[in-house]
Amino acid sequence: MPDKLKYSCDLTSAASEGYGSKMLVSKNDTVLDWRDYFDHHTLPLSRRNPRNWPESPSDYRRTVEEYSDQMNALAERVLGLISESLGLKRDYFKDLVGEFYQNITVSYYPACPQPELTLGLQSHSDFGVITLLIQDDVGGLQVLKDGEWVTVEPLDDAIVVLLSDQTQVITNGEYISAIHRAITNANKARLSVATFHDPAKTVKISPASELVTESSPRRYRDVVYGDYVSSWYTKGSRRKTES
Ligand SMILES: O=C(O)CCC(=O)C(=O)O
Ligand SMILES: [Fe+2]
Repeated sequence: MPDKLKYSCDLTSAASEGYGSKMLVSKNDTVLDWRDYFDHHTLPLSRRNPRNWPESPSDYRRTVEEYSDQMNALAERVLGLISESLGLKRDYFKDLVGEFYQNITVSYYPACPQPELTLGLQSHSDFGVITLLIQDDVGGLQVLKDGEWVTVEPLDDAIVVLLSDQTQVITNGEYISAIHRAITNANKARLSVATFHDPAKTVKISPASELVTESSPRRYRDVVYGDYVSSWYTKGSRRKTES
C-alpha cells in the first residue's frame, strides 16, 4: 500500500510518527503484536504537522486536528474532576504538567486465525497522564481488575478513560494506572483510536504534597518524565509492561 510506505514511521527512532507495527522490542527477544498502527503527533501545535498524515479521505487531516483539540479539552476536564475528587484545586494537573504532549494512535488488529496464540497488544500501562480511547463494535480491550482480565464492552459513543502511570504518582496512588491489553478476534478485524496525553520530557513529576500525610505516606519518588520513559526504552519496551 503506497501510503504505508510514504508515511511509515522511522523504526530507528523511539518516537516517530506514521505507520508501524512493533510496540515491544527487547534486546534478546522480539514480541510482535497482532497489530498495525498509525501514530499522529498532535500537540503541542509545534509538533503537529498534518502533512505527515494520510491525505485521503480529503477531510482526514482536518478531522484529526479537530479530534485532537476536543480530546485535549476532555482530558483537562476529566483531570479537573479527578483533582476535585481528591480535594486538590481543579487546575492541579494543568499547573504541574503544563501543556500536554498528545499523540493519537489508530490501531488496526486484523482477524487472527488462532487468537489463542497471540495478543493484539501485550499487557501494559500507558506512560503518561491519561489516555482517552474509542473502539469499534468488535471488542478486544481488556483491563486487569483484581487479578482478572475484564473485557471493556464496546458501547456506542463511549470514550474509555485509561489513567496512566504519572497520574498514579501525582495522586500518590489514590488513582491507579490501568493495566490493559487487546486480544485478537478470529473472525473480525478491529479498530481502536487511543489519544495519549503525556508531560513534556523535562517535567518533574511528584506526588501532590496535599496527598502525602502521616496516614498516607509518600509512595513514589520524584521522576523527570523523560527519564521515566527512557528507562523503559533502555529495557527495550515501548510502553510499560506488566513484567
Ligand atoms: O486497542 C486498544 O484497545 C488498546 C490500545 C492501547 O492500549 C495502546 O495503544 O496503548
Ligand atoms: Fe495502552
